[in-house]
Amino acid sequence: MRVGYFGPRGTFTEEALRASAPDGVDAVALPSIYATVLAVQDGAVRRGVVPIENALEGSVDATLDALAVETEDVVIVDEVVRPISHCLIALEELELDEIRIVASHPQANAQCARFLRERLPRAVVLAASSTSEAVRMVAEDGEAGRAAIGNRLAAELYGCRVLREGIEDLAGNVTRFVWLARHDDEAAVVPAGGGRRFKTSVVFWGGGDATPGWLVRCLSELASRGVNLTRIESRPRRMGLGHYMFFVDLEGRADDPAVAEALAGLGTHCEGLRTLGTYPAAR
Ligand SMILES: O=C(O)C(=O)Cc1ccccc1
Repeated sequence: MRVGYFGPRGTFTEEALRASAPDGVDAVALPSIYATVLAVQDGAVRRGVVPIENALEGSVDATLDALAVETEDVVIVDEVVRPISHCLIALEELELDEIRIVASHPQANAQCARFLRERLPRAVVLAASSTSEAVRMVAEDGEAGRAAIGNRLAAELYGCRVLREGIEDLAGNVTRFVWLARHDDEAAVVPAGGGRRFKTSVVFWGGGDATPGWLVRCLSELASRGVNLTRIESRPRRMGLGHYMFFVDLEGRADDPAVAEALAGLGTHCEGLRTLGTYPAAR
């Protein structure tokens, strides 16, 4: 089975894929989150793996936007939570005060903000498309004084050295990754049972959102049926200030009677409501 992931080789997403993939997976590195979600939508790959949320930095907006706005047929079929520890990486051994430029994925730069501020105060911090792309670029341009933030796998793959380990702001840093599939791929759906807890992700927007209490009315549909909310995030609808999409994760399966009723009730208040997946909760 071909599984696309946010690449190039050596991302934290690749590590999450390898830690959670069934045997016989053909892992295909793709250049962006958008490309990964689209490859699932188009059927170029059967599954995709992307990051969705980090414990220090919050949502990965590119993933939320790609799922809610750019595609209609892609759903979350599983989730994986992985510890994330960052390394400072360069082509050669370097003193910290020799580093002029440090690059990484913005999520990684943000997770290491204190280290960058306190230990590399003179370095220019640049954004790269992913952590491993930053490491690959440091190796490719070969100039002294350049470093990247990434993992040990990327340092090894691109022939670089690890200068410092564990540079994230807080111990216990974790990222939640999701496995994606097309909604019509029945083999991807995990059936109820087996003693596993499930979660359901939805996105909703519009309707009475300009009226007092609209969001409370929406969420009351869940609360009144005892459906627990584990996360809520908003993203702009890109139609001016004051208009948002709300991403909500719930405990339970979309076909549990209480959840199904709650979602039907929620839908009566909204212009749009989409279920983004029902999947086993990470252990
Ligand atoms: O760029 C990567 O390696 C990713 O997989 C995204 C990411 C970045 C920082 C922490 C976790 C995931």
